[in-house]
Amino acid sequence: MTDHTPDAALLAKAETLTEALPYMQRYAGKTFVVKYGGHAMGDPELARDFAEDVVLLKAVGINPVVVHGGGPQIGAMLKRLGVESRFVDGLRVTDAETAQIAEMVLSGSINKEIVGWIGAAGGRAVGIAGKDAGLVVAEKVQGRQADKLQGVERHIDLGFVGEPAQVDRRILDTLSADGIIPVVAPIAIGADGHTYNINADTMAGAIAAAMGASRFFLLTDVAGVLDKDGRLLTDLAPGDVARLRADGTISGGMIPKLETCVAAVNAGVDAAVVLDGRVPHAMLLEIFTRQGAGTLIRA
Ligand SMILES: Nc1ncnc2c1ncn2[C@@H]1O[C@H](COP(=O)(O)OP(=O)(O)O)[C@@H](O)[C@H]1O
Ligand SMILES: CC(=O)N[C@@H](CCC(=O)OP(=O)(O)O)C(=O)O
Repeated sequence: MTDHTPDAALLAKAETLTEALPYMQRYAGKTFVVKYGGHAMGDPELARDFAEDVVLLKAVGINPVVVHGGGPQIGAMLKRLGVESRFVDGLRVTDAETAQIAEMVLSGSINKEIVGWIGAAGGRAVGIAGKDAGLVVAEKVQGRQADKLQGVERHIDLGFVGEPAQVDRRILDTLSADGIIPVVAPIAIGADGHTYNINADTMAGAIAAAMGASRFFLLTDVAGVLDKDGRLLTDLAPGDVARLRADGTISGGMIPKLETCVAAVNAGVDAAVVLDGRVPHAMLLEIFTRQGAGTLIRA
């Protein structure tokens, strides 16, 4: 007689798939914008997992749009070329030479690397920048920094640091409708014709807002937003973020990251999630299983 007792490990696999079913049904046809940070990009294994996740999303009818960073890689190239670089509130002060190097690294090197990983995972990706097809028009960022001695805010010229002033989503819609996964570098032209370096989180948030995305994922190199004792904050409302900034809980790159989450959520994105890009398949686990991961920002 045949033994029909199911093998426990096989059963667990089947359960994982059936657990994913309602999520697949809920999200089919929706747009997910994924910000892939430079810090989450270091490990080739993790990069392959990330590409597989993105391809799987597309295969189950979700439209992923990848927006990538590359801060550490730009930093390494600037160092090799002997160009000094500094950050003000998480934004790289960008002179003309730095803008050129940032574009070379982001659009030339990292963008094509990600396109390659997605291709290797069986997906079809096209790499573009904010410059392409008028996707993003940049506007110069007016930098400000608190002067602790005088207790006032000083104006700081950040150079060619931009923020998205306009987003024309049509190129993303065209690519997505054709089964292609767009991969976007955060470089755009301003109305003044200059090339602007845009913080990748800010770029991704503006694109998530313009796409009316269901989910905006930000993959980085921490478990999520941590409190002062290093504990994970699992849920945040937009109003919490100003407080975390004011009391110094968040600093550096986490400031533009959370500000862009708040802007995206206020603009109609259902939820933003800061996720740990060091965890293999972090995105799949967050989307298709009951256990959430990282920090969810929702109105
Ligand atoms: N409260 C906080 N919780 C977590 N990370 C924080 C916090 N405050 C500052 N950070 C910093 O923010 C970094 C993530 O931002 P960033 O370096 O810009 O990452 P990415 O390159 O992935 O966009 C973390 O590595 C951490 O050093
Ligand atoms: C203006 C500004 O700061 N631009 C960023 C663009 C890349 C980026 O944001 O990369 P991560 O997401 O890996 O940090 C920079 O020059 O580093």
